[in-house]
Amino acid sequence: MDPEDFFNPKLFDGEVAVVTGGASGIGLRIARALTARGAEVMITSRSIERLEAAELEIAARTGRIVSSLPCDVREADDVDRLQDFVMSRFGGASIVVNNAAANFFTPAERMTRRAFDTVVQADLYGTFAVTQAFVGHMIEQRHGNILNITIVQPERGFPGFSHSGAAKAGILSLTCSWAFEWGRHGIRVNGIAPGPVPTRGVAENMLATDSPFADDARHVPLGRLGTPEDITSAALFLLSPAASWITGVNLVVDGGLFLNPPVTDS
Ligand SMILES: CCCCCCC/C=C/C(=O)SCCNC(=O)CCNC(=O)[C@H](O)C(C)(C)COP(=O)(O)OP(=O)(O)OC[C@H]1O[C@@H](n2cnc3c(N)ncnc32)[C@H](O)[C@@H]1OP(=O)(O)O
Ligand SMILES: NC(=O)C1=CN([C@@H]2O[C@H](COP(=O)(O)OP(=O)(O)OC[C@H]3O[C@@H](n4cnc5c(N)ncnc54)[C@H](OP(=O)(O)O)[C@@H]3O)[C@@H](O)[C@H]2O)C=CC1
Repeated sequence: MDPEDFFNPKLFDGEVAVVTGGASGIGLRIARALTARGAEVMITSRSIERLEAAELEIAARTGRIVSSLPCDVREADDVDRLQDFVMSRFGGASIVVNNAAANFFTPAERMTRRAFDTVVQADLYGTFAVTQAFVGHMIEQRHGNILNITIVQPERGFPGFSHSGAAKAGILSLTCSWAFEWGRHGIRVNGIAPGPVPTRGVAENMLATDSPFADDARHVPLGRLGTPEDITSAALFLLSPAASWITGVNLVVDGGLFLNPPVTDS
């Protein structure tokens, strides 16, 4: 049985969800699962081609239509356009999934300022800007759910990927600050920290180089790499009323890998 089948098909009826980076990998699977369970879903990413392909896939799998808009979350004007589009089409969003991210292997001494900026802008600034675009409406409605896709224990660093580690640690801090600030407005803010999930993004941007990470299940106590479905089940739980007294957590979904993380040598 698909783990997602445990979730009621009407679980997200009446909700409007924005999923950044929703055209591929983990974001696409979360967008599809929310659509299948009743939410109106808006997916964004930079590539129109990938967005169109994702729209077709979600329609074929769920029989429902998603909306999409190209949006580079590093660009304030793009985020403003996304906000205008969602406000005029749906009146606001009740769920934001901050999933868009950039990553590539670069030893810190060789990392250019622009490379650092590229990743931090996509991950940390993008999470801040997209959330801020929709949280005002959530506060008015006294209802909202924000889910940030992070990594495991970013505060311990991410050797070879220090830009990504710093950005994800910043996102974890935002998760905690926002959970505290907005809890009284009926808004929950949580994170999910995936273990290794071999998506296109990982293959193209992380394994394609001489990265210290290997696409290797041997270190994982549960004996396999993760799938987008594994992360999606956790997302559906955290976004659902079953998690109504959970806020400010960074839920690790990694098959037990980080109980004893493999040593990386950058
Ligand atoms: C199975 C093992 C898993 C282990 C755990 C995994 C944990 C985390 C995983 C993830 O986050 S996966 C998500 C990965 N997905 C993506 O990265 C998708 C989007 N990424 C991209 O499209 C590119 O990576 C990009 C580089 C961010 C594209 O952005 P943009 O087009 O704006 O960048 P550029 O103009 O090409 O480059 C900007 C800047 O960065 C330098 N740079 C780019 N790539 C590299 C590289 N591979 N190595 C070193 N430096 C790189 C580039 O040179 C530019 O800097 P300057 O040269 O101008 O100074
Ligand atoms: N897969 C893994 O092993 C792990 C993943 N994660 C996290 O999970 C999330 C999803 O990763 P995954 O599915 O593997 O990666 P993918 O690369 O497959 O997906 C990332 C998505 O983000 C979009 N994106 C990238 N940059 C931007 C930008 N500047 N503006 C808007 N959209 C952007 C990409 O689309 P486009 O190129 O069209 O813009 C793409 O759809 C990320 O936050 C990642 O850091 C964390 C730990 C492990």
